[in-house]
Amino acid sequence: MGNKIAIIGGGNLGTAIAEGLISSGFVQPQHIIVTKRNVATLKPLEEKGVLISNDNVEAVKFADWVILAVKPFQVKEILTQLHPHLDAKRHVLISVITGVWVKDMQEVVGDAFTLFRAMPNTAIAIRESITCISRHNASAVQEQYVKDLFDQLGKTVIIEEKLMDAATVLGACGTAYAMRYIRANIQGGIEIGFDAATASLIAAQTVKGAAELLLTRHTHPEQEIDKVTTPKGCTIAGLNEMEHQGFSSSLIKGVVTSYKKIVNDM
Ligand SMILES: NC(=O)C1=CN([C@@H]2O[C@H](COP(=O)(O)OP(=O)(O)OC[C@H]3O[C@@H](n4cnc5c(N)ncnc54)[C@H](OP(=O)(O)O)[C@@H]3O)[C@@H](O)[C@H]2O)C=CC1
Ligand SMILES: O=C(O)[C@@H]1CCC=N1
Repeated sequence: MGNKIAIIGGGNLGTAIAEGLISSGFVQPQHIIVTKRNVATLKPLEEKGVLISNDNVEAVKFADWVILAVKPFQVKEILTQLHPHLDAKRHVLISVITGVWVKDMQEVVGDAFTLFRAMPNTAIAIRESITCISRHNASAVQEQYVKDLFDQLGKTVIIEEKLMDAATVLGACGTAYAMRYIRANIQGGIEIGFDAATASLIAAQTVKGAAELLLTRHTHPEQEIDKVTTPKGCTIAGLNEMEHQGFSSSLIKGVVTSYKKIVNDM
């Protein structure tokens, strides 16, 4: 089993995966090839030793593991182009594409291939992603390789494909939701006296610390909230006002709206 990796679609996510793989040392930069039509934006990766190309066929001839990271509407055309150059005994396909099902890919390449779907988020660039993975026709060795690959880039969880849309919302869209939460804190922080840079540092590190408490202690968020909320204190007063204004409800509605958007559009 070779270990050369092609990333077809070097956009936001494709380049983030490449950056994470390089900094983890999981694979040598010269064993990664990243493609897109306009390769100018891939220069920083090329400077790190990654191969870059605008030729997807060249990339799959080079690689054993083919990560598909293009927009959903592009995948059929690209797989049709690549199919004659793919070998089910050599190539394993890993799609990070939202809303494109294994059966959609099999319509183009047939059912002989090992296919994975993986749903990371952009924190993969700094090796702090959560990546939900589903597998199809995979051997134990192939599954372990893909899990090892994404374990280098954060945390992983193996899920059934039917949960992939939900994984997209919670894990991938979730990065944007978290950023908005932090941004709102920064805006509030400035209003109560901090300059923007200091407010940003305090807000981001506070969220990081809160997340680490849950990840290391495996507690429920409300247990940690109980430790912060002094009776008659300022925290509970603020929290209750947020809830009166629909804080949790608006987040849940946003999560469900994102989910419906994937399910209805794809
Ligand atoms: N961004 C995110 O947080 C996440 C995204 N995803 C999924 O990952 C996929 C990529 O998303 P994202 O990186 O944000 O999108 P981008 O638009 O940033 O990246 C897609 C890339 O594909 C390239 N591309 C287009 N056509 C071709 C082609 N024929 N051959 C090779 N490359 C091509 C484009 O470059 P060019 O135009 O130069 O060819 C572009 O850089 C999507 O399906 C998305 O749903 C999943 C999880 C998280
Ligand atoms: O917004 C999107 O459609 C993609 C999927 C997950 C993150 N970005």
